[in-house]
Amino acid sequence: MAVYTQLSAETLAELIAEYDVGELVSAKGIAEGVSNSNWLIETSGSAANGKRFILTMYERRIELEDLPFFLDLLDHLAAHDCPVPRTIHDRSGASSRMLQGKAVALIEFLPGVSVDAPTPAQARSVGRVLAEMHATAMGFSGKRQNSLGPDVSAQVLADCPAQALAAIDPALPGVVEMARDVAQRWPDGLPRSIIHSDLFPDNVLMRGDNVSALIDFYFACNDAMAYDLAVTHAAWSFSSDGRDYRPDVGQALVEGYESTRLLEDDEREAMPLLAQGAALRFISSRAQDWIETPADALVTRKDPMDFVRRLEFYRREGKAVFGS
Ligand SMILES: Nc1ncnc2c1ncn2[C@@H]1O[C@H](COP(=O)(O)OP(=O)(O)O)[C@@H](O)[C@H]1O
Ligand SMILES: N[C@@H](CCOP(=O)(O)O)C(=O)O
Repeated sequence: MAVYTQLSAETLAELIAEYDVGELVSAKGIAEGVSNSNWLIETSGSAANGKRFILTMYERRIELEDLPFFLDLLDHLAAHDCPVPRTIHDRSGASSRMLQGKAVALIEFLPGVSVDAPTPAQARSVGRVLAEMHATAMGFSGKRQNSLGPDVSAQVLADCPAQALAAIDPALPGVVEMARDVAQRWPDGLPRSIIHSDLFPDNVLMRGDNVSALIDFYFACNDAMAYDLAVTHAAWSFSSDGRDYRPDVGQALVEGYESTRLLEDDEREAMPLLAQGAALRFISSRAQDWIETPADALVTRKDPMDFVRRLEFYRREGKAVFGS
């Protein structure tokens, strides 16, 4: 459950009155997600903006100065027919506001469901839409560095006390050295665009086999497109605990991507290492969250070991999986 901040009905009604969306009818806290507080907002509606919205209060891992990048990116992609929610601007034209010392934004609600066990057909659609998003994002002028690249992941893990890592799982301290090794061998010069970098099944809404929305762009940054494909591969192609690789899903995802943009030789060659880096990115943030999240927080902690199993898989099988 991720609602870190309680907002009264009066506060929400005052906030919603700042937008041209009609009056607040209902607000329900959304259980999914771990980073931000989210509410499903229903209003009496307006011709321009409709009746259903998502209100997000930015809580963790987001720098305020990055918000215009994330929100303008959504507007750029939506304006170019990518399936992403557009932002609703307040009456002064701003896409974010401050409330009780934290930034909030209202965005369009898009229909669809997140799948738990994707089919190959769904993975194919996601791959295709990811490549289309990369192409469209090339026209966006905003810039943001990846704040969770391989060096940072390696450092985050190295900064976790070894005992705290071992308390999560005795195998976890051994990953610190692997993270350093991957960071040292990280490839330069792969083709770049703006990447989503967290495209897990819970950040994609689907209707049947089709993608209805990509959401949660709050880790988006300028980086290698093949790394984004590697993150998506790690997130979609395994059972959630990472024990079982699902080759039909992994293959369909890459084929879907390549139906829009063929990987270059150096990208294909780099995929096994990029996938290890992707696994390490989530091992490190999950381990840090596991250690730092207060026991009474209304949030379900995610197990870093789910991605240690993926890391081991990519070290062992990466070349065979990606044909590199
Ligand atoms: N634009 C949207 N349309 C419909 N549902 C959304 C939208 N944005 C978020 N949600 C819902 O809210 C949940 C949490 O949103 P998300 O942005 O992923 O939060 P977090 O950053 O905390 O992970 C999603 O899993 C989805 O159910
Ligand atoms: N996808 C990440 C968690 C990122 O958190 P989110 O709530 O912003 O999606 C993981 O699975 O570790």
